[in-house]
Amino acid sequence: MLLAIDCGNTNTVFSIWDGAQFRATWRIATDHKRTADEYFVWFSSLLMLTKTEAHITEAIISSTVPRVVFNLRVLCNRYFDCRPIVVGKPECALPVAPRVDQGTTVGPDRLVNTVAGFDRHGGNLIVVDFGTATTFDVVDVDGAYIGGVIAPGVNLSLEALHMAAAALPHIDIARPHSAIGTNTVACMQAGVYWGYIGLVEGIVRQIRAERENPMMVIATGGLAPLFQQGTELFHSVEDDLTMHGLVLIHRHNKELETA
Ligand SMILES: Nc1ncnc2c1ncn2[C@@H]1O[C@H](COP(=O)(O)OP(=O)(O)O)[C@@H](O)[C@H]1O
Ligand SMILES: CC(C)(COP(=O)(O)O)[C@@H](O)C(=O)NCCC(=O)O
Ligand SMILES: [K+]
Repeated sequence: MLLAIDCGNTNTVFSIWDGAQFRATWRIATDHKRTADEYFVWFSSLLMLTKTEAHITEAIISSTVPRVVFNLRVLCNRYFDCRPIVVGKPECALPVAPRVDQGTTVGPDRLVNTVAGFDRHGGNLIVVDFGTATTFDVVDVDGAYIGGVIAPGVNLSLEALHMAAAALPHIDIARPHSAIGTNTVACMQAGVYWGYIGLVEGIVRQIRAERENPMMVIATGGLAPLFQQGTELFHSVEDDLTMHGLVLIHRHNKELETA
C-alpha cells in the first residue's frame, strides 16, 4: 500500500491508499523537529486504535517545508523499508512540466493540485487552496501549471491583526451574519471573511480577464468549505484533491519505471 504525505506549513496529512481507495487520513501539526521515530509512534498508534489494516510498501511526499523532508525520508526508509518519491525533486517526474520562469521553484503542493485538478476537470482550471497561504494555481489546456497567485492565508491575516494591534484579540475565522460588526470580534471576522471573499472573487476575475478561454474554479484546503458558503465561484470543493494528485504522480512515476 501507498503512504501519501502532504506536508503544509501548518499541518501534515498522512493518507493510506490501498490501490482502490483511501483507508485512512490522519493529520499532525507540522514540526520540523519531529523525528522519524516520533512519526512512527503516532502513525502506528492510530493504525492500532482505529484497527486499520495497512502494509505500507511505498511512499510519496509533497512538502512545502523543506526541512521536514529529511525525517520523513528516514521514516519511510526505517519503518516501511522504502524510498519515497519526493515531489519537486528532479527524480520525480510530472505528467506535464510547469511553464514558469527559469530557476523558480514552484511549491510542490501547487504542482500536485494541478495534476489532480487536471485529471478531474481537464485544463483551463483555477485551483484555490486555502492553506497557511492561499494559493491560486492556473492550469493550462494541456494540464501544465502556468503560474498563479500567493495571498496571505486566512488565519495569517487574523493573526497579523492580533499581533499588531494591542486591543485586537486572537480569534478564529467564522462567517459573520453581516458586514457591519457590532463588536470587536464581529468587526474582525467581517473584515477577514468578506475581505477574503472579495479577494478570491477579484483575483479570479482578473485571472479570467487575462485568459482567452473560460476558466473553471475549484477549491481545496481546510477553510474552503467555509468560503464556499459566501460565494458562487466554486464549481466544487474537494478536500481530497492533494491526496488524489499524490496518488496520480506516484502512479505516473511507477509507470515510467517499468516502461
Ligand atoms: N476544518 C478547519 N476548520 C478551521 N480551520 C481549519 C480547518 N482545517 C484547517 N484549518 C486551519 O486552516 C489553516 C490552513 O490549514 P491547512 O489547509 O492544513 O494548511 P497547510 O496545508 O498550509 O498546512 C490552518 O491555520 C489551520 O489551522
Ligand atoms: C505558497 C506556499 C507557501 C503555500 O504553502 P501552504 O499554504 O500549503 O503551506 C507553498 O506552495 C510554497 O512555499 N511555494 C513556493 C513558491 C511558489 O509556489 O511559487
Ligand atoms: K496552500
